[in-house]
Amino acid sequence: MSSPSDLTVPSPADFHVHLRQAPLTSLLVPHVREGGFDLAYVMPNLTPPLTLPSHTVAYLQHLRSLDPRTHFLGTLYLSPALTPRLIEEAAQAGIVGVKSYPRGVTTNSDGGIENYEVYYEVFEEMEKQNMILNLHGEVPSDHANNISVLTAEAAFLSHLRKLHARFPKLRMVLEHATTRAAVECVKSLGETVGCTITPHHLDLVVDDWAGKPVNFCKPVAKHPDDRQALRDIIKAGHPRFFLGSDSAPHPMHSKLPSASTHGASALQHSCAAGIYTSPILLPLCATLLESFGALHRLNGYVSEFGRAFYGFAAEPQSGSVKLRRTRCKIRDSFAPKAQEGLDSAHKDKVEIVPFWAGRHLEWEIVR
Ligand SMILES: O=C1C[C@@H](C(=O)O)NC(=O)N1
Repeated sequence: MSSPSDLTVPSPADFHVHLRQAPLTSLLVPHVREGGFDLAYVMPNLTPPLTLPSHTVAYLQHLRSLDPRTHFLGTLYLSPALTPRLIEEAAQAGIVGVKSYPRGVTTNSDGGIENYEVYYEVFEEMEKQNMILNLHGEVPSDHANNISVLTAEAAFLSHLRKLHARFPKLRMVLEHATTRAAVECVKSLGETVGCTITPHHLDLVVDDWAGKPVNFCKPVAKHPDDRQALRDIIKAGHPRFFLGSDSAPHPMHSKLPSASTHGASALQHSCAAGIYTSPILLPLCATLLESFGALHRLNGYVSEFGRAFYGFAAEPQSGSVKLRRTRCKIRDSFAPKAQEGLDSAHKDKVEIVPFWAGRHLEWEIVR
């Protein structure tokens, strides 16, 4: 097959993105469009998390004020504060889904859940309201039972099966799958179970993050055979597997201990989990899919399948994005303009290093 020099991608949609809080949000929001996307399904793990419909509504208003042209969709953070009545209120306010974070497994998940059954009434109401349950699919580490970051996703899958059996009509999404076991599990379940796959998990394996904090994210990238299963399902064009980038920026100082952090405090430093892909997202997806022979599945992966699962057809006015084959280098970092003159210690607090910093993409967006 000859390799194309141009591509047209209809209305790319990112069904899992983190846009954070001040001072980062105003830097991050324009990057959604810069990366080629006009729909962003935004995660609620802020500090404090978005546990009430009024929180999410206010956050969405803020995002829309920063970029009225991007379609932002909102989520609620599953917590004991949530009741069936609040689910009804959320649905009326246009909030699309509820995100479940098991306690302690990732960024701002201290208030996350430990037991799904206590939320069955909430899930019942979500099913009625046609809302989506977004699942961070890991269980907390439990060394007595051989559960670590490497086995946490596989150990979660029994919860997914049980939830789907109990709520077969509730649409749920297993977020950022990383294992062959997860792919097989989702395939075996019904039409109401979808699965997002991030571009970084199509690229990384364990060796790429062990000792390299910039590539550390949750769930961690797994073994080459797991990555192969992710690539194969995207290459097969399975309509329930689609893009959620989990673009999750963290300032450099929380990913990499700076030279100014000495002694015990440097040793105590734990690396923030998250990989930043928003500003390069569409060219990155094209570059990666082409690298494993799946470029013909790009439109399904970044647009059609997720939009169909969520029921957000492309709006007539939202245009397609054109890509042109050109090698271009990814920036080393991003920082708010107002901060560019800061000294390096202060800049560290707002400067974000993107995925593949300094490496090359094979595609660029035609502007
Ligand atoms: O689930 C998540 C959350 C995210 C974040 O930083 O918010 N970072 C991750 O790596 N995974």
